[in-house]
Amino acid sequence: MVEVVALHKKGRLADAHLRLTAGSLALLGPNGAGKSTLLGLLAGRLKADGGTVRLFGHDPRSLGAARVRAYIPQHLTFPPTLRAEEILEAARRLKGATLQDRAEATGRMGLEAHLKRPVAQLSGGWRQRLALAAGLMGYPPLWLLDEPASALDTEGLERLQDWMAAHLAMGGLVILSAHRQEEISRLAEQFVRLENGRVIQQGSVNYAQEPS
Ligand SMILES: Nc1ncnc2c1ncn2[C@@H]1O[C@H](COP(=O)(O)OP(=O)(O)OP(=O)(O)O)[C@@H](O)[C@H]1O
Repeated sequence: MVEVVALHKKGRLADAHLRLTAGSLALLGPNGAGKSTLLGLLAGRLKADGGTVRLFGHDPRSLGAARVRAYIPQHLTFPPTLRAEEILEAARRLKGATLQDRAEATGRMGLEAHLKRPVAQLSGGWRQRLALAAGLMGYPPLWLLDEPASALDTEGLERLQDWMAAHLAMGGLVILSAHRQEEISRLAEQFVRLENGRVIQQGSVNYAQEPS
């Protein structure tokens, strides 16, 4: 379960509350709304100025939280000379995942033909697929995805949707960010809309109204 109470980051996020016990939640909002800040706080990358976050009971900056969470930032930089397969293997070892987990992650993101290529030769979308495969390998219970739809093509997005569906069917949780509702209509059930660092609306994606 993810629980956020009165979370505050000076100048970036004010008094955010949210609770996710099942399924997927989208953080919606325009540039600068505070989506990445909230995800960064959940990911333990940023320190809050006030309020609390609990991820399955863990403080987000603790080792316990790191074990239950995958965080895929918007722009992840890998060492450019490493091949895709070396990054996936390093991720597997770090997580204590199995060879089967690595093969599944590779297949889920359709990376088979790119395994021998160094990162420097991969396009932005293929780097994003590699980041997702490395981070989501082994199904950590909570997935935090910062704008996963922005770099992926239609096929990549469908692959992520299928992988997320399998994760959710096993009781996993997902929190992801997006600018527009149509980007997440097939990715999330619940949404929280942010504007100027404040939550202005929450509800079910099916019934969400775009602000006028
Ligand atoms: N490193 C930083 N230091 C100080 N302020 C920051 C920093 N990064 C972002 N901000 C500010 O925090 C606010 C929220 O930014 P944030 O990146 O969380 O928004 P966002 O909704 O993710 O935007 P985008 O859609 O452009 O990625 C903005 O006012 C931004 O200028």
